[in-house]
Amino acid sequence: MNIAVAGTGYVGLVTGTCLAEMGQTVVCFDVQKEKIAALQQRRSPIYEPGLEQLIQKNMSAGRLSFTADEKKAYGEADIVFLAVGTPEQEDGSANLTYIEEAVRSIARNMEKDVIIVTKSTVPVGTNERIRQMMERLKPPFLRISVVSNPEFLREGSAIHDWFYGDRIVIGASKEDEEAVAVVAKLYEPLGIPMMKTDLASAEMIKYASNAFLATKISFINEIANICEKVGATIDDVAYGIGLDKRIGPQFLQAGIGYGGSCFPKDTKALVQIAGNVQHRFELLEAVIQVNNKQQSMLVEKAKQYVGCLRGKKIALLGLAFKPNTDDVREAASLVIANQLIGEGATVVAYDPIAVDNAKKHFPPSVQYADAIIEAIRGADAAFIVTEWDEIKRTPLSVFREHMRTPIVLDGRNCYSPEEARRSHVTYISIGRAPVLAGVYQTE
Ligand SMILES: NC(=O)C1=CN([C@@H]2O[C@H](COP(=O)(O)OP(=O)(O)OC[C@H]3O[C@@H](n4cnc5c(N)ncnc54)[C@H](O)[C@@H]3O)[C@@H](O)[C@H]2O)C=CC1
Ligand SMILES: O=C(O)[C@H]1O[C@H](OP(=O)(O)OP(=O)(O)OC[C@H]2O[C@@H](n3ccc(=O)[nH]c3=O)[C@H](O)[C@@H]2O)[C@H](O)[C@@H](O)[C@@H]1O
Repeated sequence: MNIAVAGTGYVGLVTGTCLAEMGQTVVCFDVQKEKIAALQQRRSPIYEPGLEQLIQKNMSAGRLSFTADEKKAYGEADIVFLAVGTPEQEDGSANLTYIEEAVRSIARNMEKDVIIVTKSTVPVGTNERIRQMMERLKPPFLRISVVSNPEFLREGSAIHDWFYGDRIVIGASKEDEEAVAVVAKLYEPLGIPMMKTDLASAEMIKYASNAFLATKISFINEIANICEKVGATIDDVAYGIGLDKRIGPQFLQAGIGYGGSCFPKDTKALVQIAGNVQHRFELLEAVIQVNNKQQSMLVEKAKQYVGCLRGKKIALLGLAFKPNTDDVREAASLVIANQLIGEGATVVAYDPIAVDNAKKHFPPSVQYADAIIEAIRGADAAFIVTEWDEIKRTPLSVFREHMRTPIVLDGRNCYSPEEARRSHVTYISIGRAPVLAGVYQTE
């Protein structure tokens, strides 16, 4: 069985590499020639723990290769996994241009019957449109099947999620039952529960999953905001509600909101999908609004506890949208950096991995430090935006030693208020009472 993967981003590269690790022969194609060149040199163009080693292992074993030549990618393929981007457009709907380009390219180059497996997150009805496009464009003597197989991996733990995911969803129409069996057989060795359904339901499961997780986050953030006002502590409240098995403890970490390439875009896309069938998804609209507000929370708090930010040095710790990734797409750090620069502050940022990506998106006046201590030295306030282990392991006493005024605004609740009290640091976190070390000023 020859497998091709279209797109070598976070999903495509993990899919191709993990399928090779499972013994399949895989060729990955991307339109970005520099990505392919790096991969051919056995270097991963993205940071994902464990991925580069797995790429190298499977290239050496001759199971995994990379090409920028679409004929080489698709000519011999029995199965093509579509893992190209589906970014949001200005109105929030998903941009399907890359999907369409990939479909045209497959149709142009296929020399065998082919099963197209869509891993990209696509609006309901897209797989049916892929089928229609393929039927129109493919060589007449060849057959195509279309299977929806949404991906649920998380960046930062993508390889673990591939091998130990909660479920595999395979959607297809009745006429493609044979293709469903082929795809199911590929996944069988993983022993992960598999559900088979129709195309539209598979597409909807992906959006509904991300929307539900985003809802949990906005919900707990609103509870945290209320906790601050009524004197409750979000840590205890989240723990207490998470003990109810019907609610569960996961995705109840309050903070400065969700970012990343998926929750923000997929929630907006689902609002659009609903709107297209004259359904106003009011709950999800509120989830999005709460998240937007939450991302500005630290700057609001900084104004309260630091005073006027003009001319102040602010350390921005953590730029990736979550730990263990270099991805800064829709990261809260980007919103915060822009707001701080807008307030006239000097921003010195630190991230262990994501600086190169950040530089492409952040305001040019942001400065970058090579170490946490360098970022916080002489600072008037430090913002903790991403809960990297390296940041969490830095005791608050270190902030006290190196900052001009030790005011730490923690958007991820990395420290306990007790540690802040012991370290004589003014510590402002989310959903908890502020710890005031007597150094804050309000102007
Ligand atoms: N990043 C994530 O954690 C997850 C992403 N998804 C979905 O998977 C899809 C891909 O996401 P990412 O991997 O994050 O995107 P990405 O932006 O990291 O990678 C997409 C890749 O597709 C390539 N590409 C664009 N047009 C192409 C074409 N015609 N042929 C071949 N390659 C082409 C791009 O050059 C890029 O390298 C999206 O629909 C996303 O919503 C789903 C689950 C998890
Ligand atoms: O469709 C996708 O792309 C993926 O989106 C998310 O994965 P990911 O965005 O990689 O990362 P998450 O761990 O879900 O975190 C997303 C954001 O939510 C925030 N978050 C997460 C959990 C939480 O309790 N609180 C919270 O604020 C994180 O800081 C981060 O900014 C989903 O978890 C995956 O299942 C899905 O496949």
